[in-house]
Amino acid sequence: MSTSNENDGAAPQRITVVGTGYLGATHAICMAILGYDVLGVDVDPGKVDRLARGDVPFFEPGLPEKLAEAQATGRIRFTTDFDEAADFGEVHFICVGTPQKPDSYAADLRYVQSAVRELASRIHGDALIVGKSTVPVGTAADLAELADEVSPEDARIEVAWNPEFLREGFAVDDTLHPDRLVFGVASEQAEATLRDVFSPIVDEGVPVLVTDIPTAELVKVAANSFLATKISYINAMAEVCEATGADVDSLSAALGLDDRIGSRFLKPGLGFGGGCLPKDIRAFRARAEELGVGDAVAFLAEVDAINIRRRTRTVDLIRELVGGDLAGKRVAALGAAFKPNSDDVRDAPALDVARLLYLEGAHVTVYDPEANSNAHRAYPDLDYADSLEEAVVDADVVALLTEWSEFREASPASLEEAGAHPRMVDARDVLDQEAYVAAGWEFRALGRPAPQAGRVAARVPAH
Ligand SMILES: NC(=O)C1=CN([C@@H]2O[C@H](COP(=O)(O)OP(=O)(O)OC[C@H]3O[C@@H](n4cnc5c(N)ncnc54)[C@H](O)[C@@H]3O)[C@@H](O)[C@H]2O)C=CC1
Ligand SMILES: O=C(O)[C@H]1O[C@H](OP(=O)(O)OP(=O)(O)OC[C@H]2O[C@@H](n3ccc(=O)[nH]c3=O)[C@H](O)[C@@H]2O)[C@H](O)[C@@H](O)[C@@H]1O
Repeated sequence: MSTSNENDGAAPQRITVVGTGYLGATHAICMAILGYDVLGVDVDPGKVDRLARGDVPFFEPGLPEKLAEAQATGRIRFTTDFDEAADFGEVHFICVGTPQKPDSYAADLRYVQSAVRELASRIHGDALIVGKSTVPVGTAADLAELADEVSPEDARIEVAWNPEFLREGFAVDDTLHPDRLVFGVASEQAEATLRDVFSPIVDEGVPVLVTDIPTAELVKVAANSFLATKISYINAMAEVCEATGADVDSLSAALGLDDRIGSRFLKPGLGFGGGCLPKDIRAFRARAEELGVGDAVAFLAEVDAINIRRRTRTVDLIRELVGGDLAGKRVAALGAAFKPNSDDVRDAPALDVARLLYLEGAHVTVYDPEANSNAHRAYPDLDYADSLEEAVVDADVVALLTEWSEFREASPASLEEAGAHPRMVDARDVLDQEAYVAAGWEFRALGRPAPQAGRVAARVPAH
């Protein structure tokens, strides 16, 4: 492995990005912003039409403005046509989904396989296919073989891997100013091409790690597994706190002030969800088992289990607050997205809690500032409100499940005024417990002791 920021040669000018979802649309738009001519390719004509009209089909702060900026330069187009895509790009980025298979923990690789097959079977001359999707180690080698099998005789295709670390909600900034770039390559030429393509970012001083391809594939799943482990670690501590009357927020603050531990990703609460961390730790386990090293990452099963237990614990707290039986009780579920500043409900803990409440007979009204329509598509049986005020009308209990600032900023008085009974479960540990208790609310939070008269309230420094 080498690490340096050297760059030589002229950058390729034309780039295709295959798959224009959260990752691909962001990557395509940012590549155009960096000055490349970009063609975004997707099999979903609805998505392609919307992007072509300048309409980002999901919620991502700042991305619509960047799309408008890119379109104004005439440097970005979108298509469903693979003939055009194969002909257009000198470098082809693969950004299609790698979801969990419906019947196992493994990653479903049919979309990356199809993308490479469609592209490679139409390529003539030299081309570099660069995977950005998150894949099990060994996938790139299989895809290189597939490209070789299906491509015309005059094609010279190389495969490289450039894993992506962006976070939803910060996608543009993370793409243009990443912590690091990882280039998994099998040749100096592929390395030089990637250095050229990313030179505007590399020139800003962003570290580049050049590795072999399996290492690059693994870096990504190892990073997401570490982040998931950190969250489940603090949530495991929350379980212990609940059994002892200790306060996990104070515990987390004290741990996080140790530089060796660090405070980021140590926020206790309802746990992780989304289109990546949950499926990535499961796919990693599945791949490690295939490789005969399942024991090495067996702890990820516990990371997953701790995470899921936060959801049932939240339901327990809500049930307890309404007197032990959820049947017929009205619950205002604040939040559906897997985290604030996203409309993504894939494996969303908030929505899962709403579903579990519904299954126990509760009347659940969900409100999320951005994710209502995605949530409705996923769970049409739940009720959806158009505003926070509408969601809490007559609610027997209010549950804060995604920590949108709108919910953090609402006062206990305003919720009561809107018609809520004064019972709150704060599943994200973000509300001012003392203010709610002072206003006469019954209040429960994950990992924090129930308020008692005379108890010294924990004072946690901001982190
Ligand atoms: N969402 C995120 O923040 C990040 C995602 N990733 C990884 O990126 C990959 C994509 O994730 P998302 O963008 O979230 O998924 P997504 O589901 O939003 O987007 C995937 C897109 O690929 C398209 N697609 C499927 N098959 C295709 C084909 N054969 N040809 C062309 N397009 C095709 C789909 O229509 C869809 O628009 C996954 O491997 C994920 O783990 C990595 C880093 C960040
Ligand atoms: O592979 C991916 O797709 C991406 O997955 C995560 O990004 P993302 O899923 O957008 O969201 P995060 O900010 O990482 O949050 C993930 C989940 O963990 C939860 N979380 C996060 C931090 C924390 O301290 N506690 C906690 O419960 C969030 O509520 C959320 O549900 C990683 O942070 C990205 O680096 C990675 O590129």
